[in-house]
This record gives sequence, C-alpha cells and structure tokens, in this order.
Amino acid sequence: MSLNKTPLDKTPATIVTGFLGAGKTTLLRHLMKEAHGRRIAIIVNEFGALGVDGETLKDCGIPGCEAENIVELANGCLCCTVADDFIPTLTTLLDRADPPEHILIETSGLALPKPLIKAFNWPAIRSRVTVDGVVTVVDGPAIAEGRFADDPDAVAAQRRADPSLDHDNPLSELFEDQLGAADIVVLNKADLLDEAALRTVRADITAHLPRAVKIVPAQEGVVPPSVLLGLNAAAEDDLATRPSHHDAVDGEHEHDDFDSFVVVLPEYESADALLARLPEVAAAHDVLRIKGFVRLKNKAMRLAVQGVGRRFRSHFDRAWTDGRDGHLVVIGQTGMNQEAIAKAILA
Ligand SMILES: Nc1nc2c(ncn2[C@@H]2O[C@H](COP(=O)(O)OP(=O)(O)OP(=O)(O)O)[C@@H](O)[C@H]2O)c(=O)[nH]1
Repeated sequence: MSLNKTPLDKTPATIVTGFLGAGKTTLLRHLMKEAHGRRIAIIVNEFGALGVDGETLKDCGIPGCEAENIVELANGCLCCTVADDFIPTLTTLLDRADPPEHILIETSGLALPKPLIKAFNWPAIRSRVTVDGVVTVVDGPAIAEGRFADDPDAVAAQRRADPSLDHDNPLSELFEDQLGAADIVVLNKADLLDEAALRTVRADITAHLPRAVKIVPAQEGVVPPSVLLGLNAAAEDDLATRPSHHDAVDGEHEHDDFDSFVVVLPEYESADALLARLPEVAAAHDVLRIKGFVRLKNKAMRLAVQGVGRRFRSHFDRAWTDGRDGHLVVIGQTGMNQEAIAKAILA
C-alpha cells in the first residue's frame, strides 16, 4: 500500500463518500484489515443524533480500529460543520505526538462531498494535509432498482414551472454530486447483480460521471488498498472538474429533504419477530435506512442490525460495553410518518 507522504510532505486523506447504506463502513473495515500496522486515523460523520458507524468500527477487533483512532462527528453533515468540527478535528489528529500516516474520512450518506474537499484549502490545514482521493461507493442493486433515477415526466413538468430546477428527486441530485466528486467509483454489492445488470449499472454510472474515472466492481467493499489509496489526486486543487448541483450558489445547500429519528427498543427474549417486521415497515413507509443495536435478555452480545431499503442483515458483533438501551436509527425523506414507523417497529 502506498501511504508515503506526498511530495510536499502533506498527510494524505481519503474521502469515502456514497449514499446511505452503499457500503462505506464495510469498505473502511476492509481497508483497516489490510493496513498491516500502518497508522491510519478514521473520521466518521453521520446523519442522525446517534452514531452507529463509529460504534461498528470501534474496537471491532481489527488492529488500528481502537477507539482512539476513530473520531465520530455525529451532528449532522460534515459539509455544513467544517469550521466548528472538521478543521479542529483534523488539526488535533495532525498535532498528535504520533500523527497518522493516512486519514480516512467517511462522510454521511447524505453529505455533499465538494464542500468538504474545499475545506482542505482552509489556511489552518492547507499546508499540512491533502485530499489523496475521493472514493465514491455506490449501491449497485439500488441503482438497478432505479432508486436514484428521476421520473422524466415529473422533471419535465418541474422544468416548465421553473427552468432553474432540474430534479424532482433529491436522491438523484445527491447521487450526481457524489459521482461528480469521485476519483474512483466502487460499484459495491456486485453479488446482488447478474452480469447483464452489472453492465447496465456500469453504463448508468458512466453516463453520470463528468470525466473518465475508473469503476471497480466489489463485494463487501473488498478492493485492494493499493487501488484506493495513494491516488495523489490533490482534489482540493482540482475543484473545477468536480461539478456539483450547488456550484451556482457557491456550495450553499440544505439537508431538509431528509430526516432521522431514533427508536429506543425494549429488551427482547428473541429478535426474530422484530427482524421479520423491519423489512415490512421499511417497505410500507419507504424508509431509506435503519441501523442500530438490539439488546437480548440473557445475552452479553449486542445484535447489530443493518437495513438498506428493505434489505436487512443482522449479526452479533460484540458485547455491550455500556448500559445503553437497544436502539434503531431510522432515516428517510422528510415527511415520513415517524409516529407510525416507530409504532410499527415496536408492535
Ligand atoms: N449483499 C451485500 N451487502 C453488502 C455489501 N457491502 C455492504 N453490505 C451491507 O450493506 C449494509 C450497509 O453497509 P454499510 O457499510 O454500513 O453502509 P454505509 O454506506 O456505511 O451506510 P451509512 O453510513 O448508513 O450511509 C450492511 O448490512 C452491509 O453488510 C455487499 O457487497 N453485498
């Protein structure tokens, strides 16, 4: 793995972006597994008040994932809290007696990557750190299902009403912004696509890329670190080639299209009924993402639950280390019926 300092002796940072549930944390875990003792620090940003990704990575047993190497910024989106959170966090990491050789930054699934890349030009960090590359992870099956596609009729109607608008779907705008920033695209969850679907999805991604960028199919985020790290992109010097839907307003944007809330869970004898209910609830209410941990009676281990759309997985990841209740973070588009969703989950 090429983790050498850049010619100007700046610490390289890799931004891992991609929509909710695409597989960013999974990819980070793989990178850490292959780090072979290199000093890598991780900054994880999440949409929603309770951090699940940081919890998933911290002390997961992979060397390097000790809690002190993982910084969680759980209050909203990195792209909006650059001055308050991001710059001080980076500075603290770089000022360590034993500073990291490489920094991995996982954005929230709803973050726009461009304002974050821009932040690397702030005087406080510009001479010390550089964006080695932007890795955009995409959820292959979600693209195949048309999750990020505009409805052409709705777009046409919207354009007639207001020509400055070009999307009816906030998901497609995010998808394009995340691809627009990419130095490399990881087409993840290839196990859920056949050859023909893989070809179609690849063509769809290519059609949205503003420049020639490599697309690497992957399962469980398994891509060799040598492919993802050491790209030397210096993305902060190259903003013009990374278009964003928010360029016209100098990056200004809001995240009011999406919302999240937490459902606190009781302790269960068995999680079977809950696990059977969750995909139904997600489908009935068009929930984008559900993730969290379930507490079971007489079990020291916590059950990690991950849902993307109506696709769910669960496994016992490690013992509870605190007295927290089981909980699930639910993310969806603004206007989802929070009360009905919580009720259905707890039924
Ligand atoms: N079938 C399949 N599932 C995958 C693959 N990669 C990740 N997943 C699953 O997809 C779910 C979401 O993965 P994460 O790595 O948490 O996704 P993320 O992008 O970090 O999610 P957010 O931080 O919420 O945006 C988990 O249940 C993973 O186990 C894959 O290649 N194939």
